[in-house]
Amino acid sequence: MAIRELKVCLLGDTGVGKSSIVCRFVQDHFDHHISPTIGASFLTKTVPSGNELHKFLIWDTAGQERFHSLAPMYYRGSAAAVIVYDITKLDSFQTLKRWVKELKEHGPEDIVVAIAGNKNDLGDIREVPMKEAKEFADSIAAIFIETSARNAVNVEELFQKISKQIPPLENPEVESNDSFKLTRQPAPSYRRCC
Ligand SMILES: Nc1nc2c(ncn2[C@@H]2O[C@H](COP(=O)(O)OP(=O)(O)OP(=O)(O)O)[C@@H](O)[C@H]2O)c(=O)[nH]1
Repeated sequence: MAIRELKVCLLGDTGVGKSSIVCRFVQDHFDHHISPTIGASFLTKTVPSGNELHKFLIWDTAGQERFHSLAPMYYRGSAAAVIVYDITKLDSFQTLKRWVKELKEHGPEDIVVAIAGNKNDLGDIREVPMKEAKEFADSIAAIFIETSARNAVNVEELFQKISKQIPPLENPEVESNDSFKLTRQPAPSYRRCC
């Protein structure tokens, strides 16, 4: 079975749960006291997708404003971007819209964009209506899903949806050369979680 390496970056405001989503996906673990990402962290996970194996090379970026200038390093060359907001924080949805704009202007042309409304276990204090977020995602032809890293809701599904959106390989040998390039990423400035 052909293995494809797919670079995926997570973007979004600080504290929305990017690292927690990655930890849940890669290690099926949730840490209530997870510390903020400094720079970015890198993890991988391989999942079956049709006749292929998709090896996700996941770059979890820091949401803190002072790290925003580093983001292009992580979304450049990405097959997909997961932009995360916190359903209980309206501000995080505005930040998401800014990331969408930035990706549109400076991101790879064919990047798959997935919008994840995280912390859906906190629906009783929701500030972002699901309908509004879904309509926004539809308007930019993005994947939309609400997740809970805490309760392991829809995290696998998020990455499955991304997998499905990646067109199957026509020439696996060409891809394996590309994959080599994709693995040669700059070292993260800090690695944490999982
Ligand atoms: N209730 C709930 N809390 C969550 C969920 N996901 C993350 N959290 C909590 O939200 C806080 C921030 O989570 P992180 O995963 O560090 O968020 P982040 O987006 O990576 O933050 P930065 O690294 O600063 O960009 C932590 O206290 C997590 O435990 C969730 O699905 N539900």
